[in-house]
Amino acid sequence: MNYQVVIPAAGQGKRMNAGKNKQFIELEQAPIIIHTLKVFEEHSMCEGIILVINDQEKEDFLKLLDDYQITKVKYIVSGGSERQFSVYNGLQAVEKGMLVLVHDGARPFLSHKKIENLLYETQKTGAATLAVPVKDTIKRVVDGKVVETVERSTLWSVQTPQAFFLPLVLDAHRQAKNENYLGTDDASLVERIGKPVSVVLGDYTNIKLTTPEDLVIAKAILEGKH
Ligand SMILES: Nc1ccn([C@@H]2O[C@H](COP(=O)(O)OP(=O)(O)OP(=O)(O)O)[C@@H](O)[C@H]2O)c(=O)n1
Ligand SMILES: C[C@](O)(CO)[C@H](O)COP(=O)(O)O
Repeated sequence: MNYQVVIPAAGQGKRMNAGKNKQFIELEQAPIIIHTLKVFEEHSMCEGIILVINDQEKEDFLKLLDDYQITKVKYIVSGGSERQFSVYNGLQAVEKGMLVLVHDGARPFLSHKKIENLLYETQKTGAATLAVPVKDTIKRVVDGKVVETVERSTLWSVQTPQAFFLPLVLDAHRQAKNENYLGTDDASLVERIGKPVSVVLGDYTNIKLTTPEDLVIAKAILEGKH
């Protein structure tokens, strides 16, 4: 089943502390966003990419698309002040009738196999996300004191891509917007309108590059691929 993908890349990368949007940090001679875009450029089932960016970085992104011969970007859309608003803007550009994936620009190590597993599950339920079981013990902490050790067997760490039937995710985003609800992922917006979201096993290497130490891990992941 073919799909289009919305890639939010309009953040500021504050936690990365690189003095610029982390999408432009180079890993093995290519910026992070190029590694991410190439996953979809090289996936035959991907019919088009909607790239969501900060307007003031448009020239930089256009140059990268040209330099690295990324041809599948159909639309470049302006981002919003929060990830959710950036995704909402991107969803408006997806072609009607398409299955849509939402994937962080800052998650460059996604495999084609995992995309295909996700697509397969989404056809059954209308919404699915990649995720991995948490490995650590998780505690709820308030004012420096443990208030609860959370039962781990049902806890999963959620990744992107998340995949949806387009009308479902549009509806979920519209309702969240109308009710001023802000979630940290798109699946949670679908959950809150009472629709099921399936979970598909992701890879522990499908990390989001968030803080500086993630770059060390990223280099190790890339070395492991050679
Ligand atoms: N207003 C925003 C915020 C985030 N993102 C994108 O959403 C993805 C996941 O967000 P995150 O890792 O939090 O990135 P940043 O917002 O850039 O990081 P920070 O919160 O540290 O500033 C990234 O690809 C980021 O560019 C976006 O498109 N628009
Ligand atoms: C969507 C996400 O990647 C799922 O893990 C994540 O929640 C986005 O990151 P943020 O730091 O919450 O913006």
